[in-house]
Order: sequence, then structure tokens, then C-alpha cells
Amino acid sequence: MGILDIKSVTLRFGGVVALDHVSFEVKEGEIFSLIGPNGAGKTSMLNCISGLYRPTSGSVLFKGEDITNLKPHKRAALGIARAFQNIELFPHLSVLDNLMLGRHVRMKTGVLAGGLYWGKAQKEEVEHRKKVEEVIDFLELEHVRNTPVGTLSYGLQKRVEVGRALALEPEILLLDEPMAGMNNEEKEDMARYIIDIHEEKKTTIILIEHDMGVIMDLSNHIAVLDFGKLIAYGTPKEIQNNPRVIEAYLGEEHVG
Ligand SMILES: Nc1ncnc2c1ncn2[C@@H]1O[C@H](COP(=O)(O)OP(=O)(O)OP(=O)(O)O)[C@@H](O)[C@H]1O
Repeated sequence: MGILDIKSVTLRFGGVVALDHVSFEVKEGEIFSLIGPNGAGKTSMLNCISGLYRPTSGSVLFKGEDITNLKPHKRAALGIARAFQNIELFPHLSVLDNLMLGRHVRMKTGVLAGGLYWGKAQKEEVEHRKKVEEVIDFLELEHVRNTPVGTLSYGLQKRVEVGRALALEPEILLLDEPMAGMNNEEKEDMARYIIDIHEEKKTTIILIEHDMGVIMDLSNHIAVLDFGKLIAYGTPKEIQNNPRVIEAYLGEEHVG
């Protein structure tokens, strides 16, 4: 049993079969990547894991427990956090405030709890702030902690987006193209942070990325989707030499 088990997940949108009986397992503590051509179903699969989409059939198990019908915020509270492909931060709020909001599913005393609960809420706020400060430190965002996110460079905004997910202290971190649109230096930085999260926090990471150099360097295991079907699963070496993957996606230049 993996930390996450995908069992025969099928997802249909009208006549389109976005995922077709896909099964795989993600092992605890690994970097697991989903690759495949445009429209292969990668983001759909991530949405089935985060709870944004509910599979038409099949199931999603987190530590052996069926979470197929749980809403996204319940999954986030369980420890499955996601950074979006298109940045979804509050541009007018500071880095610190965006990260604090990222933790709201963990807060017991709601934002509206006042009166009798004020003391408790305040204590909780201090605790949350401490965790958020740790993330700011970890991702080296100290110099922009009070800056409105909308004024930051694209690469930094992406880092804040990862930070917001990380502020949840997730057991599984879902990263949908964290390097899309980045220059080489920004990509190298992001790759380093992903490795640090994996090594220091032991977080299981599920990654979608089109840069094959990054995928082959970072991944422990790779699943390949094509037209909604799982066509291969294996280590980077196995995937690079899989004739079906080369034909459907990689082309000859990535053969290792
Ligand atoms: N909300 C939706 N409504 C209708 N069709 C959808 C929806 N989301 C995805 N699809 C379709 O499902 C298929 C898989 O799309 P998906 O976005 O999961 O692929 P992808 O592998 O992530 O692609 P890309 O690499 O371009 O991001 C596509 O045919 C897409 O058009």
C-alpha cells in the first residue's frame, strides 16, 4: 500500500474520457511525476487527488482510507495540499498574509470567533504565524515577506504559491507545472526547493512538469499518461528506455 493509491480511476466530461481506468501507487516520501502529451489527463488526475474533480468511477485512497468523496478542504486538512498551475494568490496581500490564509483550514477557531474565544484565537494565531515564518525562512522569502504578492517577479510568485501549500505542513504536496514560464535560473531555484522539501521535510511530492531534464533528475517514479490511459510506470531510467513512451511522448533525444 502506498501513501496514495489510485484505483481504476475513470473521469468523463460528456463524451471526453479524460482518464480511463488509471491505477498507480505513490510511495510515502517519494517524488512521483506524472508526464504525457498535452491533454493526456495529468491535471485531471491531480484534480481527482485534490478533490476538485470527483472520478466518474474508481477510487482514491490516502493511507488506505477511501477519500474519493471528500471535498477539497477536507483533503487539505488531512494533509494533501496543492500549488496551482496558474498562480492563485491574493495579489494585493503581502506574502505573509497569503501564507497565513493558506493555513486557514488548519485553524480551529474560525476567523469570526470573537468574544469568549478571543484569547484562544489569539494564541492560535501566534502558533500559525510561527509556522508561516518557518516556511518564509525555508523558501528564502524573508526579503519580500511584507511585499504585496502582485508586485513580485513571476518566479517569486510561483515560490509563494508553493509556500502557501507548504504552510499547510502537508504530507502530500501536489505541484502542477511549478516551473512553467520560468527562466533557467528560476527553474534551478525551484528544483532546489523541491529537493529540499523532499529531503528535509520528507514530504511526498506529486509533480507535473514538461521539462524532461527536471523530471528525470528529480523523480523516484514516473507515470506516463496518453489519451487518459496509463501507458507506463517506472523509474526515470525505465521510462527513458520504454519504446511506448518514446513513441508517444519523449522522442528519441531523451533515450538514456
Ligand atoms: N473541466 C473540463 N471540462 C471538459 N473537458 C475537460 C475539463 N478538464 C479537462 N478536460 C479534458 O480532459 C482531457 C484531459 O485534460 P487535462 O487538462 O487533464 O490534460 P493535461 O495532461 O493536464 O494537459 P496539459 O499538459 O495541456 O495541461 C482533455 O481532453 C481536456 O480537454
